[in-house]
Amino acid sequence: MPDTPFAPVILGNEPGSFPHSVLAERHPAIIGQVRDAFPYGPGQHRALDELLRSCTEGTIEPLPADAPDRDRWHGWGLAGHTGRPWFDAPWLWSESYFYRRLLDAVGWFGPGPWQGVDPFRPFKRAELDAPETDEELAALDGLRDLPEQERAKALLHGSLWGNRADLGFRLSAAGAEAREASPGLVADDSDVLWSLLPPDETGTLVLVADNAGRELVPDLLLIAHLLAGGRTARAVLHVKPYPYYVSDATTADVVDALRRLRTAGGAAAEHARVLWSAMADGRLAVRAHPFSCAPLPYADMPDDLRAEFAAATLTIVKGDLNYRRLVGDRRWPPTTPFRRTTAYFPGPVAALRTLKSDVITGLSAATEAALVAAGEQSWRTSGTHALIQADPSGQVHPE
Ligand SMILES: O=P(O)(O)OC[C@@]1(O)O[C@H](CO)[C@@H](O)[C@@H]1O
Repeated sequence: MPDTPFAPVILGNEPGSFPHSVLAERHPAIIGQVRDAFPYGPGQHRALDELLRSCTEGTIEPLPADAPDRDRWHGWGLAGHTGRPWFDAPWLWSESYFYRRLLDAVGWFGPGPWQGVDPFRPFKRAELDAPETDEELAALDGLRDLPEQERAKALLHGSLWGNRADLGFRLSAAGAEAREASPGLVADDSDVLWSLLPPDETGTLVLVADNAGRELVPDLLLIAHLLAGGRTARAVLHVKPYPYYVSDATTADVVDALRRLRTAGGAAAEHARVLWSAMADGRLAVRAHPFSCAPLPYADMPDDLRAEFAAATLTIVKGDLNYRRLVGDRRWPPTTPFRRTTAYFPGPVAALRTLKSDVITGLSAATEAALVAAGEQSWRTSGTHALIQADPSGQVHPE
């Protein structure tokens, strides 16, 4: 990353730290949940046992010789990490590789009858079918009579706070959903964000999605509103090419969410109609780029993705993991300007994120001091705080 003073990359090897707990506790818990959710055969159970052993007390092992994405993972640094304990690699790298190996263990990549069976689907479906989703969709009817600006703000905040609905997060943060959200945002550049989406019926919005279910639904509602109101002419929704971080959205999850909206009736169904016809005529497209599951920051994105972001009027990046990848998974001093960490990004970019890991940039000194005084360090990881940050320039910023 150009001209940034060095903030150390986050590793998972500090006992007591949040990243360490994810590797040592969350990943084994996820293996247990997936194992319980499916009637897997002996081969899959053996592979899950082996993954559990490897990720807790073993070392990073190579991909099978016939893995379809072996070369890609080599390009992403696999050879350099092979043989090292999972805890000593960059945390982002170890986590991403864990999900890749979990899919191997359950037969996702095939060949065989389990090819393409999403091990997280039951959890994602349960959330989409939950009564809370009905309530959230019914509440949409109440927005109809609001002035456009207020409706837009409500939908933006719906998409933002939808990011609390993260299934991996809930496995290790008991009661996270029930805890009160902080009323204020730790950073709020929403004026800049709206200025990048004028209602002139031009431009392309890219939304880099995070979780399926109760995050993806409000993301889709926001997109529908922006398309219908002419704040963008086109939208591109980036999802994951394979199941990842438990609840991350894939194309199948987009289909489930759209069908859920369509059958909900009321304003939700009206939004579904907008989205459905925008998909049909190409104003809304879904992309599943391989780099969306890469264990690397966006600063290392390939040229085709760079060109896509460069051509967008605005890219909105959702969620905690995407934030880590956007600014770099580093121990930034919290007052490091957001725009300094995104200077490499090829177009205007905004982040909508609830805080669920240690990385943070762009706080004022007063905000940081107040957070530390009020909540020790838990504000960073508890999901009770959120931010809207924007960098409108898409250019390298002079210091
Ligand atoms: O990206 P999301 O869904 O908002 O959050 C992902 C997350 O739950 O997973 C990572 C730890 O495994 C952290 O980045 C964060 O806690």
